[in-house]
Amino acid sequence: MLPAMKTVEAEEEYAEDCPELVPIETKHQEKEENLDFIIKIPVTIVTGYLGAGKTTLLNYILTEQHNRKIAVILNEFGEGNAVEKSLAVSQGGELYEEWLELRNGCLCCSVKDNGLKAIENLMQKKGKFDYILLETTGLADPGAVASMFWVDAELGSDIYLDGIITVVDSKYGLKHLTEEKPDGLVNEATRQVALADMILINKTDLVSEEELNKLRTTIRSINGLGKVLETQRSRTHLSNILDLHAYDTLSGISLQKKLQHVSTAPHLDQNLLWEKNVKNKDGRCMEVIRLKGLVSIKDKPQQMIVQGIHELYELEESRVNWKDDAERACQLVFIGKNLDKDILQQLFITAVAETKEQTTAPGQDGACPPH
Ligand SMILES: Nc1nc2c(ncn2[C@@H]2O[C@H](COP(=O)(O)OP(=O)(O)OP(=O)(O)O)[C@@H](O)[C@H]2O)c(=O)[nH]1
Ligand SMILES: [Zn+2]
Repeated sequence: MLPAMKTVEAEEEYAEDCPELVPIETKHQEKEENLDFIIKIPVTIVTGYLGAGKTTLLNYILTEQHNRKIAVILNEFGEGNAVEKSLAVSQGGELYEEWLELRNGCLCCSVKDNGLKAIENLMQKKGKFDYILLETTGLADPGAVASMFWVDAELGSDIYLDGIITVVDSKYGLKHLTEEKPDGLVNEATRQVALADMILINKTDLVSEEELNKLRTTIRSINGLGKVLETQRSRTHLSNILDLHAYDTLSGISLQKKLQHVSTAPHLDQNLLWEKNVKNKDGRCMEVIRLKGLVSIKDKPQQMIVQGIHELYELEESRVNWKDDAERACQLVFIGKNLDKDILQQLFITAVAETKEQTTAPGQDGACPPH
């Protein structure tokens, strides 16, 4: 049973510090230290449309045993960071609460500097690590994020772009890729596929062979270069996604060349979906494309994560329990168009109240009906 939703003001819950690193003991520490100055750190950009499976891929990479120290930079929408936090990775039972989040928009636009700062932060504060994984939001333009590595020359000296991995949602990928944008703008999903060095067609469990075939053909028509793999839960061998060296001189393919052939397009407006049957105060259809949230279920100690993509929803137990003394507050993040927070909040509370009525209606729980 969900208690009424309380708006939880976002607090700066996360320290300005960088994310915890995966603690791996290295045997020849001093030897490795000397080599550090010449070893450049690879950065892999993980992109893909809203809900495609990026975070699932990051969780998987961080939990697989690979003897690497990996720093993850998450860039998620949302008022607070509770939702992503509860997706934090645990390795050997240890929870990584320190996911560094970049706020207010996607990395490739308003918080571009923070993106650089986040990486520089990592380089200084936490010493050397083997790899940086950068998740963009589902609406980001990976080209703008990737070209960021040329913007800051000194940063470029320590790290190099290893590759762009694009996760595509098998169920909705075709819809996203074929969506018409006003005056011929390239839509985000197409740009993300066009710039990919590796494309993971994820969630193959949700589609038929025929649908998958159509998606494969469309992807190939957009990007003839990138490698394409098909996955469930974004699982694939790490060697397919790390150390791609996609932009090393030896590979000869420069990102700039790639960027040229995908015409630049300010990305943006957020198309949404949902059943389109709720209007906002101006009478326009509210549409949701992505929903992520934390909800409290009566008698369940764990925080429950609710995820919505189009009309698909998933409710899963997080690894984080509500603190005994803390008040349980549900927190939902909607990404969409024409959204009206008050109406959504009212709908949520009504839904909770209705369910409460149903379950406590007379006779429902064995209680005798009123005389
Ligand atoms: N059925 C199915 N669900 C999956 C698969 N991979 C991921 N999911 C679910 O899809 C939802 C979204 O996955 P995420 O990894 O959060 O997607 P994301 O790309 O990080 O989403 P945003 O960061 O919000 O854009 C979650 O509920 C996942 O559990 C899959 O292969 N099959
Ligand atoms: Zn994510």
